[in-house]
Amino acid sequence: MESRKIPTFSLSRSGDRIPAIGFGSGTKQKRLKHSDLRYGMKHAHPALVQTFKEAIDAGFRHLDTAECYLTRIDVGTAVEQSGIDRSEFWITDKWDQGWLMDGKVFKSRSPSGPYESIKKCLELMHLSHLNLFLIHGPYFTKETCNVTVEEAWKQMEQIYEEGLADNIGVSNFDVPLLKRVFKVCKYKPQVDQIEYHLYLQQKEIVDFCKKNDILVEAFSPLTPMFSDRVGKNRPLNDIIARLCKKYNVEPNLLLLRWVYQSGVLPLTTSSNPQRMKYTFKIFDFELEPEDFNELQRIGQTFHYRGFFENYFERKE
Ligand SMILES: NC(=O)C1=CN([C@@H]2O[C@H](COP(=O)(O)OP(=O)(O)OC[C@H]3O[C@@H](n4cnc5c(N)ncnc54)[C@H](OP(=O)(O)O)[C@@H]3O)[C@@H](O)[C@H]2O)C=CC1
Ligand SMILES: O=C1Nc2ccccc2C1=O
Repeated sequence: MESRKIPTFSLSRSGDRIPAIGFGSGTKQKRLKHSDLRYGMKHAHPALVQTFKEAIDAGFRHLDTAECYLTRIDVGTAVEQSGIDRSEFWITDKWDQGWLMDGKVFKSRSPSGPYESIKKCLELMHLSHLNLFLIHGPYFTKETCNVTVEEAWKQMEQIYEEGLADNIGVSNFDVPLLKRVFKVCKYKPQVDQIEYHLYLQQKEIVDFCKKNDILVEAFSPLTPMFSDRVGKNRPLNDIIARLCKKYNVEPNLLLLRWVYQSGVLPLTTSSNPQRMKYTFKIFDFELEPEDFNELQRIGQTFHYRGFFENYFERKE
């Protein structure tokens, strides 16, 4: 079992320290869980429990799950079976508010809102509380769900006040939506989890969040290294290759380090134990300012968004 001191980010209201890298149970694991519906939401999939145990073994203590992944039970089982005290983990979960993807409607699994969702989560995961609970996305209205964004946030505040989650936040919220929450909130979101990488630097959201003490978490941080995501011959290819040689690291480490050094918390995932362990080397080197800036500047010359394009490119 790996034992290491993981750097942390601090959350403004609670002062809680959140491990500065998280292991996701979405995308890849979500696909596996959805493709093998024998297990569904209520039964753990042995291969997934194994993956999460390997991630814990590699040193991950920050685990990211969500109602729509169907992986709550798998993550919860891995945590239980690890034998490691609950207090050493940071567990994030998200309310499934429903989705419109590729022209298809996916209904919310908890249409009465986040409160219903977290109650189910805690029961499934055998937990008394979460470290962080998020509204997964703003893709709902009173017509598609039974709550508005404002009403959902009020439920989030109740969740916080009742101690069901130590911290509350959002995901995939842009600045206008954060401002909508600010108008009605007693407690501001502590976190906004968004797609963030060198080809999607989200300056407006990140600057706004930093100004308002909201920690940004990055999903899909490795995107620039995958030609099946961004296509071939992209502007950073040569620079990434050169800097990997200079720092003697693999591209995944360079990309994660850029995210971390930009003050954003990377969420990554892998099914490969060697890669899981290797991830922690992001804390063993530092990009020199000119290299960090060059990555940032050249990254800005190409745009790629993998998730929720229709929503983010919308016209109000
Ligand atoms: N809030 C939201 O709306 C969203 C949240 N998320 C969260 O963020 C997490 C991470 O997102 P994701 O897009 O998967 O993140 P990444 O960009 O980190 O991509 C992970 C993928 O990269 C592969 N990979 C990892 N290391 C390497 C390597 N060295 N070489 C080649 N391939 C590698 C992994 O495959 P392999 O198994 O082969 O290593 C895995 O499939 C999700 O699990 C989820 O928890 C994700 C999307 C949306
Ligand atoms: O990890 C994720 N993969 C997804 C696919 C569709 C909608 C949300 C997500 C995630 O959060």
